[in-house]
Amino acid sequence: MSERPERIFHLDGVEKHFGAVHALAGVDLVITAGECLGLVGHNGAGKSTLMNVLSGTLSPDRGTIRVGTADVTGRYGVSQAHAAGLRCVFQELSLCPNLTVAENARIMHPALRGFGWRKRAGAVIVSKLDEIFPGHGVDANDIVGDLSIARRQMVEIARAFSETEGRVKLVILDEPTSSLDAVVAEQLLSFVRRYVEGGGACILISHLLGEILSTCDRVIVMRDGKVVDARPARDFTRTSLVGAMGSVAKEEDAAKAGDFVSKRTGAAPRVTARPPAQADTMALSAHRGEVVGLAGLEGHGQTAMLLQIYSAKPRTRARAGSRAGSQAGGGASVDAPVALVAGDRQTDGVFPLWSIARNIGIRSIRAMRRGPLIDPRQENEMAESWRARIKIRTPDIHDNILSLSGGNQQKALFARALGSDAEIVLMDDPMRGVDVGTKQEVYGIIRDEAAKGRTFVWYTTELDELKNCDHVYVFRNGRIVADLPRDQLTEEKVLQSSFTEDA
Ligand SMILES: Nc1ncnc2c1ncn2[C@@H]1O[C@H](COP(=O)(O)OP(=O)(O)OP(=O)(O)O)[C@@H](O)[C@H]1O
Repeated sequence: MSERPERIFHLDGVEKHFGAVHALAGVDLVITAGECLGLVGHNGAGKSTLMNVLSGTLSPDRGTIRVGTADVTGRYGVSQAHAAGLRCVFQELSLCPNLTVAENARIMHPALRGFGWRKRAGAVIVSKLDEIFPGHGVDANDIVGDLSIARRQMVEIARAFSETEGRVKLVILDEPTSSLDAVVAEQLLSFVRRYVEGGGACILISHLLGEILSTCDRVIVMRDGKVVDARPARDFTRTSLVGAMGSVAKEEDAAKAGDFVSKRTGAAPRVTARPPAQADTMALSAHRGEVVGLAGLEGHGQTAMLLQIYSAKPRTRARAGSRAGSQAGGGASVDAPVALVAGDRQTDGVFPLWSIARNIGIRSIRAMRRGPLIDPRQENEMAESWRARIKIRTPDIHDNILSLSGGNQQKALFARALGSDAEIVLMDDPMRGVDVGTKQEVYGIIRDEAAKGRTFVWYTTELDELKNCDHVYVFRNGRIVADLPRDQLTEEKVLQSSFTEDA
């Protein structure tokens, strides 16, 4: 006879308001040992708020919280959640950038004290990294701020699963693969399966529905602060899941390879660039109206390439094409204003003290100037039009940017770049945390804007997104190793060039 699974946390009728926003409108949630629970929903549906209540960061306005069978309502907070074996990996990472990996491990594991704690903390974190992400390349003495966002995410995840004193029973993973490349993401998801099969529990929040369906035992769908569907994962398909979230599944919306018409008509490219480590003659070029993709494993020079282009001074059109393509070593040149959608919104994208409207308008401040001041009417109009266009969910665009959910903050960064006068838009894995419905809208906007003549250079860790590109450059070890127009683009070719070592 099979034993009844252990019920470890139980929320009942939970409600939470933020001013006028009813973020949770009576949610029930039961978590049992030995299962991976998927949590999906549009941006702003209430997923993070629910997880903040479960982890004791937020007190609910109403509802009960049980740990095991004990009712802890009114006396539940972060330390009670921690003592009950709950750990979290949230979208906005919590590591201290100026400390080492080992020192960050110590913060979560106070048991690692006394003589030699640094060495022991290093050993704990590195052995967990080895277990989850073999070949991770992280050293216990690395300063966290020097690590790529993917490696920081790996450390954060390994830290959550590490045990020193007290058992870990439930790990909440909020968009854990959003900055990991396909290979590392797969390492994590297979570890999660092993972990729950060994009796642990996980909650996986993701907008990548494929990974929800392949990894979770049960899926809960949230919409506007409520649970609208909850079933075993095997009872959902991608289409039914998208439907339950309130969006319409638009599958192959990207133009098909067979319809491909090159925009390289002999005119000079708008962007040319070569990584500093490039030893051969390969160079990146992006033309008017083109969407150019950067691919390859995370951290192989794609973000550095975007920053190199971003810091290039616009050249005059007469000299277009005369520089980087023919140069030895690195260099970049552009012939028009450039905007960047930053990859790490926490540190490089969002101005945390400003309103949503100011965050959107900042790149267009020159156009909105009236005398020495910014014209508030123009700032409002711009923000309101983008709020409607990509559905930024907020009761008021003058609210602080941090009142937005993670995905909605990301939409504001898109609005900043797309609403500006930049003819060249650089995007550093920009769809992180953006829901499926909005992604389709943004893909459509990118295609429309490219048809009007804008140029996009787009680094993505999602192989599927490369289908939106006219041309793809694959990076390995800081160099361009493959140059694929869309009619030659396949997932196998991208993966093969990402891995094959030079002869
Ligand atoms: N601190 C806050 N102040 C004001 N409003 C907030 C705050 N935190 C969340 N909200 C609002 O509550 C609602 C739910 O947000 P939440 O972050 O839970 O959504 P989510 O489902 O996690 O979205 P995403 O997929 O974008 O991460 C949103 O409308 C959001 O703007």
